[in-house]
Amino acid sequence: MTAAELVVDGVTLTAGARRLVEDVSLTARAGEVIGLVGPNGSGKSSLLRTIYRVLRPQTGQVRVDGTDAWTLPVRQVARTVAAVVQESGADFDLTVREVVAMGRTPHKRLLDGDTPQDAELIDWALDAVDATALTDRPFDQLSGGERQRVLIARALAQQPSLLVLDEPTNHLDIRHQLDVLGLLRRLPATVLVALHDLNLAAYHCDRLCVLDHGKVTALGPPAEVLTPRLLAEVYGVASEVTVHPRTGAPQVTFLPERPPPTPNS
Ligand SMILES: Nc1ncnc2c1ncn2[C@@H]1O[C@H](COP(=O)(O)OP(=O)(O)OP(=O)(O)O)[C@@H](O)[C@H]1O
Repeated sequence: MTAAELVVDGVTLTAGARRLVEDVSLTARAGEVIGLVGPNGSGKSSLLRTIYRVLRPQTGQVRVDGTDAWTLPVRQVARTVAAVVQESGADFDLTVREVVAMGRTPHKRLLDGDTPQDAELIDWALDAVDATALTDRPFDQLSGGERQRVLIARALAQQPSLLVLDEPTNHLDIRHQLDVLGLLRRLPATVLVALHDLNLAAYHCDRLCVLDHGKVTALGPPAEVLTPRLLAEVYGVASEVTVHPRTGAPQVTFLPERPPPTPNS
């Protein structure tokens, strides 16, 4: 498991006459954690889908360590890229351990059983998301947050070089949100993660990419990107941004008033 460089190069994705993602370019250096933020409908999930190969972009390329991900065999991509997504279907008639073990599939041949190393990785992944106690439970009986943690464990067991997550903290209580985001930073993988909570994103990500109407509006370190002006332009909210005295990360406080008009509004 070594981190891969991700290059999204001029990606445009359309559905019918609609542009979901428009000319997006973004490079994630090996080992970097990039937070994808933006309002509802700004194209975050759509962009992620072009990266984990669900929606093929009409133009542009997604390159992982220099190779166009859309030209690689599916199995090879699955050894390199893992995704934790919202619509994972997730009504498996399987135990939690069996779901996490699915993460090992791309690394094995058909009908190969779990090796001791697979078992060790599955145990590690379950422990990493605090799901060891759930091991033998039927997956479809879990709560939303428990399921989410198990799906993250499945992605971890895959040992990806690139990990793509769409709102992974959805359903999670605050402790598990902090644990999961802290874990992402420590993985030997490059991470692209869509998040709505700007303060969590600011603290846990090396850089933030702001999408608005399918386009990149800002890309850079959280302290450069999260300004009251940008938040007014993109989200239409008033805010104050300070540097947290303990963490050193930018901290956004949303204000009740309407934002002042911006030049484009
Ligand atoms: N298959 C599709 N056909 C037509 N429009 C689509 C399709 N998929 C998504 N869209 C539209 O594309 C836009 C971007 O959707 P997307 O799910 O990528 O946004 P998002 O930033 O992930 O939003 P959210 O924060 O609400 O999850 C939305 O306006 C959505 O309605």
